[in-house]
Amino acid sequence: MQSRPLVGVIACRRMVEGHPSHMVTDKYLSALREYGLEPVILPVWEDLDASAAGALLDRLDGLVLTGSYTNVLPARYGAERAPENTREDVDRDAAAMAWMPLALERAMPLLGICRGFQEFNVAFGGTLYQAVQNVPGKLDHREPEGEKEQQYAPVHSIDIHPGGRLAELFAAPQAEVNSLHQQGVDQLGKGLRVEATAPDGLVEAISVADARSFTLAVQWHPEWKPREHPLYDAIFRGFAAACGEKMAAAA
Ligand SMILES: N[C@@H](CCC(=O)NCCCC(=O)O)C(=O)O
Repeated sequence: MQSRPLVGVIACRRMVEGHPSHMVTDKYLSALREYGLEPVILPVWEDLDASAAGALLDRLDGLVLTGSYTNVLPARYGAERAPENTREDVDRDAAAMAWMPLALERAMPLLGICRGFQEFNVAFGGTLYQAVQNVPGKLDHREPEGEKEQQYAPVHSIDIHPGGRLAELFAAPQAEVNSLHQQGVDQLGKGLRVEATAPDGLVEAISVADARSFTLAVQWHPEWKPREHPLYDAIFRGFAAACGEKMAAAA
């Protein structure tokens, strides 16, 4: 039986039925399975052991940093908390910031989505807007009221920057994406490449400029029905191919 690439998916700490839990919503996991990958939920603790984390990543063929309704702690990028910033997950922060350099050292394919995109930027020394809607000249990037189908529907275009990873995956210069975020990239982290921008200039996709493997982080949600959106489909195809190559190289 042909094994499938093992892809770690970072969890979020949430209370479930009154118990502290480690949680990933199904759409991330189902999207990975849809593209021939085997998702493994990775629990997160603030007091993680870096050497154990390295040993864990050695057994994986890729890593996904998912979205979350919580935010990266502003202190991690030297900011005061804005009044609009009401939710945090320090365990998730600690794991994401520890795992990213370890994954890059191992040339592991890395995919960041929404909060995961923001974690990329902070991990590389960048900063975040905490309430993009209050930034002069910026759009309101928060999800509309309504059912999930409406909230995850495409709402604005992105300009895909030529010559990067995203342009390599998807030939068209523009696409429509969904938008479910209040935070966004302010100062770009050092060593990151801008892969796409929104009509208001907000950075919407980044990659690690000198990465030895597939690295891509996007502010939108490509895990939402990827087969129905050619850009989302291209992202998962590219990530899955990279994870397959990683698995083959380790064989
Ligand atoms: N909290 C951050 C990031 C937004 C985000 O990741 N939303 C995800 C919604 C739930 C999901 O689809 O996983 C911000 O507000 O910018």
